[in-house]
Amino acid sequence: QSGPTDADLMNDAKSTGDVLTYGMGPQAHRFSSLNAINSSNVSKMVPAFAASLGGEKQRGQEAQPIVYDGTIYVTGSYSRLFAFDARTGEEKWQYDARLPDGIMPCCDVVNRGAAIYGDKIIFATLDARLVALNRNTGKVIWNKQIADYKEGYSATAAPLIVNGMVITGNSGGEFGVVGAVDARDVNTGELIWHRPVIEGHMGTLKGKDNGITGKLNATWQGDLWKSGGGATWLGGTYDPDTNLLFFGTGNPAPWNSHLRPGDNLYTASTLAIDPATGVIKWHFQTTPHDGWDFDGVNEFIPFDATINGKPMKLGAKADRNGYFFVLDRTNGKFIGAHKFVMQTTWANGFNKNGKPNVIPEGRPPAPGDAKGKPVFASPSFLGGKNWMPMAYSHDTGLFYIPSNDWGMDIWNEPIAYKKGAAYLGAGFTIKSIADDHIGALRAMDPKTGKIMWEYKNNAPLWGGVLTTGGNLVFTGTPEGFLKAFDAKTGQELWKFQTGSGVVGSPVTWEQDGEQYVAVMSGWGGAVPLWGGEVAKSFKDINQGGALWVFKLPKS
Ligand SMILES: O=C(O)c1cc(C(=O)O)c2c(n1)C(=O)C(=O)c1cc(C(=O)O)[nH]c1-2
Repeated sequence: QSGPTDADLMNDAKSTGDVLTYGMGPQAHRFSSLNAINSSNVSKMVPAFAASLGGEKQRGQEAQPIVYDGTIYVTGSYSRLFAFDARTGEEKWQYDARLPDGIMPCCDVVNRGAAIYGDKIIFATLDARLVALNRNTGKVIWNKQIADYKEGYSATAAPLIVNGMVITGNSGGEFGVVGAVDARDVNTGELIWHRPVIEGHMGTLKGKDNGITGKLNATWQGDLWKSGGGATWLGGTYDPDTNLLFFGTGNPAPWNSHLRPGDNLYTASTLAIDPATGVIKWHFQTTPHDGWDFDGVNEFIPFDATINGKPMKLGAKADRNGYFFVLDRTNGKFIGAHKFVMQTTWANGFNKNGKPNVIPEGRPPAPGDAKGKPVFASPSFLGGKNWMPMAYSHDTGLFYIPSNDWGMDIWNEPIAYKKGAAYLGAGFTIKSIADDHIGALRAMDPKTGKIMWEYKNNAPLWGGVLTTGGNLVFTGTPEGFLKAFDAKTGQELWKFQTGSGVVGSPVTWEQDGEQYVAVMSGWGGAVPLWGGEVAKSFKDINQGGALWVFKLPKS
């Protein structure tokens, strides 16, 4: 059965009539050249339709829609997938994964989107499985286990498809799992390669051993690498230019860093992986010996720019630790790190070798036998930026970062590893640090590290960003709005109240000669669950679950 091919997926950033990949192109620039909706007319934009996900189970709707051949595919909370008619909003079919009672997602029952290929639409479920459905009927074609949910594994990210392989990460960093990247045959779901990301673990290729990750016990002591964390829970990007996959890795386990001396590779890092073999080509660790759950899964976005007169193949990552990293994407060499939040208490910049200038008092101390002494740390563990993807404009050359300014009291506690149980050894309370905002959408010049404009939002920003050839930047707010800003100045140009918090990622495409914008609405994710004092301030935001689609009125 026909449908999107590998070539179509690689061309997604240029094809304006559909949205085939998470990130709107394998490099995940989230940029569309479409300009029918632009900074001079966006104020007139109106809803075309809304479609409800229904059900009693609402919670966070973090999905990015996929749009193909007159259908919009969205995933919903609790591992659901919906196909809606892209012209009328009528539901074509719905698939509900039957989830076992014992699933252990750390941070809400979310899903960030599906992947499309040929006759299939594929998504990951909270019980750490990968399901391929027929995109016309919603019937299951294959269904494979990524990992054992009873050990604390889950899955929330959108799969990435490259060269006929569906490539996934895993979730479970709070349970002492082992982060890994897997490649499967998209037609059968059979495993091709498996790459654990914690040093000491063996990778496989076509069922055979394919080399240990890193060097056993180089940066971990004893057996701690066996439950080292580093979940690859946000999935990855792919760069056709260098033929590399880029995956971020999450926090080391447990959070209490005194229990695992060393850098703990490859946690809190960006990895470049060979898609043919699953071999790691280079790594860059953004938070060595992480003691704050700064994680490091944030998306790594390939881009090209001229630095000091030299044209370079670069990549950028706005890290949870509050720094925006620019690396040479051919070899992982450090180019620069720029602070993009109000405050970083754990480090004061990076040296020219890409190592943080660590502030020792910023690390929560060892606990002894009981609760340790708290320290105030900023950013909070939910990060200067969490999972919500930034966008890169080909017109302005700026990255638009959905960021948050907040801190936390954090302390360490004793903990021992137990399979399938939370493995933190730390406690925390998140707090505001500014009177007028937590969220801040920031326009970052990657060449200079300068913030060209910012938009401040009362609640933490928790949705993805889209930028367009119409000089626009779109993002949602927990207060319920989808908003449009002038990409050059940051001026707010339009907003629409969707009825619940917007924590999805907006997309745009062209259909029947008109430009459309779509976004999911439905408040949830980690903030209401883990946000401490901040969660209390925003406890009145209502839940929801709807796809909203917008366009200009017909003139
Ligand atoms: O370590 C992990 O495995 C893991 C997984 C996830 C997830 O899968 O959603 C999150 C986190 N960590 C995490 O630290 C975090 O702050 C977070 C926020 C969210 C969210 O969707 O709002 N998920 C996750």
